[in-house]
Amino acid sequence: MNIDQLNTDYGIPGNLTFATGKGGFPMIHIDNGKAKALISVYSGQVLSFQPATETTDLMFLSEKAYYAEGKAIKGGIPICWPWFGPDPEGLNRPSHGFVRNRLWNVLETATTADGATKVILGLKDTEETRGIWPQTFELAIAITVSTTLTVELITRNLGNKSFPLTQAFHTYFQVGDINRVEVLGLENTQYLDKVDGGVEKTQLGAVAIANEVDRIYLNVTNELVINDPALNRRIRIKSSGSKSTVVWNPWVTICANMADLDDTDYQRFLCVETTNAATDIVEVPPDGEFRLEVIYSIE
Ligand SMILES: O=P(O)(O)OC[C@H]1O[C@@H](O)[C@H](O)[C@@H](O)[C@@H]1O
Repeated sequence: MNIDQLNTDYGIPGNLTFATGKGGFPMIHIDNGKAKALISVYSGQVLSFQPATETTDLMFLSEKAYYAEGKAIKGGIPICWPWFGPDPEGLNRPSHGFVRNRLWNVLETATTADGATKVILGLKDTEETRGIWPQTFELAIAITVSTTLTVELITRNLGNKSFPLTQAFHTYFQVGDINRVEVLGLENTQYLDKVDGGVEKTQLGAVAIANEVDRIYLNVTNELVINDPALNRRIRIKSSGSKSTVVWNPWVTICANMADLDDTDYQRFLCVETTNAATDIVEVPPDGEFRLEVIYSIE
């Protein structure tokens, strides 16, 4: 992708510019007075979002993240699609699908009536993607940067048969001190405990993190709040199109074994993922579309 051409076609003077970032990937820099954001065109991924009123980024982005073709970038909002977690058909295809590690296309940029900046990136099936997943599709991500951050993932089925879909906004939230963080809104909700062989359990009280946590919460209907006393902020998560939520923190050992995380990084992030996962499977009909949306605000 030619950066000058991207700026000519899609740049918004004073608000949005394209520049070559790490790994040679095209990056979108937004600074519109309401917030600053960094979006990678590779992987269709928000890497950074900070409202003008805040002193700390909403996102955690690993210092050791890979910026290389075929690898996922650790941090921000990776997109898991068209499956969440391991290959649902056991064919050894990559975990979390195949769109978080490929270059997307820039489809549109705009300033909205209320001064927000909107970016739409997209992917279509190719011979290569049909070799991995035999569906004809259009995928778009619409990212709206304002005092809040809105991300919408739109799946269109262009084929003549319905297909099942699981997916996630695999968001890495920056937190001040993992030991003091709690997630509110999941009280009395059933979850599958992946750290305990997938056993179904009931959440009692707020979610606190004191060891490895890898859970799929089911039938989630509430807005969620991450209460982070160390950073003196509350992050509100409002979603639509999702009935499940994943809460993940690798804790000491898994973190130390991940080459793209620093050994102590588990203390500085929590993934609270807006998903269609486990039994929350979406069927996308032929000629149909499905929208998964999330809005993040900081209080
Ligand atoms: O390192 P990755 O591939 O981004 O995945 C990280 C984690 O992603 C979470 O969503 C899963 O629930 C975990 O099981 C997984 O380990």
